[in-house]
Amino acid sequence: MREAMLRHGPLCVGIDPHPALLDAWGLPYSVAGLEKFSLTVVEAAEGHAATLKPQVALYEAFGSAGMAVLERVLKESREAGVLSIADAKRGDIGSTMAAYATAWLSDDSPLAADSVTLSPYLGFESLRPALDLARETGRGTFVLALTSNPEGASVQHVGGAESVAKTILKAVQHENLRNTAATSVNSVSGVTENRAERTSLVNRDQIVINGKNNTLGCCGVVIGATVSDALSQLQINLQGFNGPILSPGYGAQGADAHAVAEVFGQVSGNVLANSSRGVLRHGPDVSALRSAMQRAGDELSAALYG
Ligand SMILES: O=c1ccn([C@@H]2O[C@H](COP(=O)(O)O)[C@@H](O)[C@H]2O)c(=O)[nH]1
Repeated sequence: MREAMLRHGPLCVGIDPHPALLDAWGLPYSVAGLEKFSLTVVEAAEGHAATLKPQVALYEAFGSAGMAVLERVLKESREAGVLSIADAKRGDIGSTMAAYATAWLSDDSPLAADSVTLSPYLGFESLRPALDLARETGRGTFVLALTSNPEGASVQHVGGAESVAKTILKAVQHENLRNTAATSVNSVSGVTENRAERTSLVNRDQIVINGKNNTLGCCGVVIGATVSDALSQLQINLQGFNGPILSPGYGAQGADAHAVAEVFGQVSGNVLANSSRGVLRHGPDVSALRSAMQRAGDELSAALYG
């Protein structure tokens, strides 16, 4: 991941095939239109973006045929060498969670992605099957902490200085510390399994934050670029946070690159900023899409890395 970010910048391109976008691209709102739209974005992203984030809901809207398109998108992203984040926001009781984990994070699943977004509102530990499987298969997870939508505050800010969001962030930090300890133990006993072989989205990346080398764990979080001063209001200090941060809200939701840098000043090296509609509106021309990705990546790099 770090390598991909160094090469292409901190931009994550969202694949959100909204009806209005398909229409603007001159495509029918059909399975064929969905496929053409999605594969055009994958083609444009090859060599130009660190990650792609297909929005699962927009494929589900087409039923099984839409999910088949998503399978192809994930496969072609892999073949193009672009890491994928399935934005599925899954979360359920542990026994059901195991099935979600198998679907998105197991090696032989047709829907296997490099990582998946998770919703922790059935309790962080209910996510255990996905957290464990991601670690075992060299994949990653992104747990919702402070989402980019204004309604999120009504749940995530509850508790003030000991907010729900802070509890999630602490749990993720703890999870990554625990994984680091487990990896060391496994390495000592020689049980490194296949996970050490994979180039993961988030595993074992050396990253420089404020001049110090830190290892990013495989458990990340979602914090919107639109949260403004919520981190300070909730007395959340991200200094030393040990996971990747997926940050939607840049672009169409109103946050510019400076706003992203302002929110994440302390941990700018951990940030992967997502833009979906902000980039996609430049299609269907592949070179126009690439230029939009380049511009967004450049302005984010300048703001985040200085
Ligand atoms: O807090 C969150 C979590 C996820 N999202 C998703 O990201 C994209 C944003 O799309 P834009 O067009 O760049 O606004 C979309 O798929 C959301 O479901 C988010 O926005 N906020």
